[in-house]
Amino acid sequence: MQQLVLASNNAGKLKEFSRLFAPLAIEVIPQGQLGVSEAEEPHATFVENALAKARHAAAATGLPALADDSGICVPALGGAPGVYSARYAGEPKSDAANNAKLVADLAQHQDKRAFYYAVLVLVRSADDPRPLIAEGRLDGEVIAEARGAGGFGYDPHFLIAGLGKTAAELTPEEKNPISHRGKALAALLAKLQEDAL
Ligand SMILES: O=c1nc[nH]c2c1ncn2[C@H]1C[C@H](O)[C@@H](COP(=O)(O)OP(=O)(O)OP(=O)(O)O)O1
Ligand SMILES: [Mg+2]
Repeated sequence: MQQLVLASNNAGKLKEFSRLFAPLAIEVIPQGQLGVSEAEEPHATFVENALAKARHAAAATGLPALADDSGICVPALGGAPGVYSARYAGEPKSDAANNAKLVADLAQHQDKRAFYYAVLVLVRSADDPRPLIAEGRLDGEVIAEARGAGGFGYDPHFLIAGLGKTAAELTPEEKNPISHRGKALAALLAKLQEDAL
């Protein structure tokens, strides 16, 4: 595999993936660069939404496609925002509004624990009968005060367990190896290598 379309329109994810793929002999092309429209994400599970996004991009381009469906899950909120993380505060999508709603929703809760979760799906073609699927998780807690200028999404309010820093206080070199996305990609690449044997 030499070329891969990245089935995402999220600038933060695209930045992280371009760095993660930099050492590899795979050219990753954001779907926006190929004129692919945004896919619907109607499903109740991360894996179904990731598969829908990957298939959509593969069908539109004829290239293998990689999709990431991810979010922040808060046990005290019954797992919310979960698959609805991107539109938690409604449309149009806004990181600032999502963070404000999450902090407000947690104000009355003692238990601020949260985790990031990502599912990656790679399809070699739109009708690939054996999509490659991998997941990753990063534990932490939600804090009311934003800290840090890096990252994207919920990062300024996501204090990483055992680190005393938010995800927005990490450099990309620090975040990628420990993140839900970085761990999922490492697992996916291991599967891809096995699959090629
Ligand atoms: O490392 C992360 N650091 C901070 N926030 C994060 C992270 N990873 C996911 N998130 C948040 C962003 C968004 O609110 C939701 C993903 O939603 P999700 O539908 O997978 O992505 P999206 O709609 O932004 O772009 P796309 O579907 O085109 O890939 O979780
Ligand atoms: Mg999305």
